[in-house]
Amino acid sequence: MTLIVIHPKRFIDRRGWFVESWNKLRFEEQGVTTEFVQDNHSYSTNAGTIRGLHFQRPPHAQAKLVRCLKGRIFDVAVDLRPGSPTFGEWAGIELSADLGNQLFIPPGYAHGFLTLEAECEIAYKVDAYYSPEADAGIAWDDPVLAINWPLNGLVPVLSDKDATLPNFSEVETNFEYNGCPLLPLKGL
Ligand SMILES: Cc1cn([C@H]2C[C@H](O)[C@@H](COP(=O)(O)OP(=O)(O)O[C@H]3O[C@@H](C)C(=O)[C@@H](O)[C@H]3O)O2)c(=O)[nH]c1=O
Repeated sequence: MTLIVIHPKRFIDRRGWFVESWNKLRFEEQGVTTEFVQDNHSYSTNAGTIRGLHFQRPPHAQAKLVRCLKGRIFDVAVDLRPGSPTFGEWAGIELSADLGNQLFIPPGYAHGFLTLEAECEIAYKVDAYYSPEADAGIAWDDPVLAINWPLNGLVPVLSDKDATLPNFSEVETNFEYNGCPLLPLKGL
């Protein structure tokens, strides 16, 4: 499995639009063969909010299917699978309520996002339950990862937890590499 961008079909009429935001069969056709068990929803007050970079360690590793319900975010995934030719590389994409696009992130990646507008709402499905013991993270501004966050003068707003996350070089990961490198983003 690799990163997949999905654009579910919108049915537009005079009232507005309708979309199947999740359909197991249709998403399977595009490579998302995941059994999701939990839906998450977060709201960020300010533009410039950064949540991440987060992951859960095996056996609680999570695949995520992320979309933006309100506003715009810059969504980032970092390959944390030792042995992958793209280990330590990142990919970023703008997800927005207007576009209705979704990003599928397989297990073995750290995930984070930057809100590009105030009052952003994000929804994401995960395929493993939240496990505080397995919860881990990497500093959003790690110099080795060198993620090009499009801050454009925004001042980052972080949780206390995210402000003290370790650097990439200090984090041990034991994810399996399944032969699918990170790039290119499939479905862009
Ligand atoms: C993620 C999560 C948090 N919580 C609780 C723990 C804490 O008290 C409160 C806020 O948690 P956090 O600060 O970790 O929330 P947040 O920083 O929004 O964490 C999320 O960030 C994005 C980038 C991800 O990829 C997610 O998987 C998740 O890690 O919610 C749950 O009860 N269940 C969950 O699944």
